Amino acid sequence: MSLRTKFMLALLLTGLAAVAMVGGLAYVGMTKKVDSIRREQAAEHFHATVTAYLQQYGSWQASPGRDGFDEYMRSGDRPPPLSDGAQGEERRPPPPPQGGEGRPRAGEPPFRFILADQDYRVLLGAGVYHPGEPLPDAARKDARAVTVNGSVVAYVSPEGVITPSKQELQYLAAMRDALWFGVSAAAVLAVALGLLLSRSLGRTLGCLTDAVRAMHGGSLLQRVPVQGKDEVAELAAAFNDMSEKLARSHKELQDSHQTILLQAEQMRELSVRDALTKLHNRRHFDEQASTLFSHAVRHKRPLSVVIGDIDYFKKINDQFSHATGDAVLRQVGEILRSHMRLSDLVARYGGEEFVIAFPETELPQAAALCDKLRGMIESFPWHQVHPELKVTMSMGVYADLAAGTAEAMLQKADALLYRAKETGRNRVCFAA
Ligand SMILES: Nc1nc2c(ncn2[C@@H]2O[C@H](COP(=O)(O)OP(=O)(O)OP(=O)(O)O)[C@@H](O)[C@H]2O)c(=O)[nH]1
Repeated sequence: MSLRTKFMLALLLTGLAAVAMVGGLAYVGMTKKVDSIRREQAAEHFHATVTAYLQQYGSWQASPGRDGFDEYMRSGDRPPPLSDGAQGEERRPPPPPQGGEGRPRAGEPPFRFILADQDYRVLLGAGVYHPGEPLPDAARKDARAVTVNGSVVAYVSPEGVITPSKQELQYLAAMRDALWFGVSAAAVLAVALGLLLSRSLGRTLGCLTDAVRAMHGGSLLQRVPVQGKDEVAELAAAFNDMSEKLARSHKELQDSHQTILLQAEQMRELSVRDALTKLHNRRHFDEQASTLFSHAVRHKRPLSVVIGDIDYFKKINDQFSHATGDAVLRQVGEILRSHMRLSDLVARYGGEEFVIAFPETELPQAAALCDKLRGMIESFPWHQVHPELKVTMSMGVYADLAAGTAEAMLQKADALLYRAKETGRNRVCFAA
């Protein structure tokens, strides 16, 4: 059940309960009060009726009896209430028990109280006592004497039965209708208020729920409308603040994570690069050459490895300066790098030594490529670096996987390089 429905139900139930309680209490209280007034008036009227009745007949024994009295009570034209002190005054004679237009009326007498004769013997028991039995002492206490010509001829007790009149019943029905109208009006008012209040409350809470779901989905920066100054508005403002802080710190975290990744990548790159020539270094070459060798053996594919060494490099250093030697190393590295395929592997192996691995390359192609590289190094306009500078390179190329390892192939290439140096330098020696 949604919060809005709960809220409306709570208002509805509270409204109904309040109206039912107030209306019910008022109804019960009023009914009791009306009942007590009616009872008082009825008792007074009964006393007056009995007095008038007995005045007419002198005594209860002289009267036509109970039926006569009941008929007398039922008649609409009753004497005005009489007090004990009114005895002896001239009274309007009560109407006869029967006769007269429209009388007697049908049905029960309007009230029936306990009536006893002057000796407290019950005449009318009102459903409590039997006629003829003595009235108990407790009942005698409240009994009121009926006097005729100065003598007590009967006693009337306020205990009895009252039959509500048609008019009284109409009053009670009108009260019940008013109570039901109040309950219905309260229900309509509660629903209307519930709708009104829950709409504004539900809107903010709905926005908050959507925003939290969105945050859960990854969108940390959320804003919900802040309306009014109540606790819900405070909650919405606090949520906006929290979402903003969370999004900001998440961004900072992401940025620093990115920086760390970048730095790690730079460090990794630095660790596999030669600082002077920017070619890969020996460690990286050894790792990668080993992988290339395994791949070539597994797939029975050709692989050629090369070692190149700048001729008389010590002399270059000595004759032209160490800086010139560095410039030569950088330029040779650039010539080698710019003529490699992406799949080839070239590195500065140390000092003035460079190594190359050509995957998917047979010896003749590798030897031809090396000779081309050697020619390029030789023909580079070194005089632009220094007028008298000349640079050449000797190379050894080896392509037999039977050597067993990449390292062993490199040793074979190194032997061929030695041969190239021995046989005059600026040349490429190779062997299958
Ligand atoms: N400028 C410079 N010189 C270096 C660097 N690394 C090594 N060298 C020098 O390179 C020289 C290599 O000399 P050798 O091993 O005698 O070889 P070579 O003089 O080239 O003689 P051959 O190889 O027989 O032709 C040494 O003098 C090293 O100091 C470097 O990074 N920069």
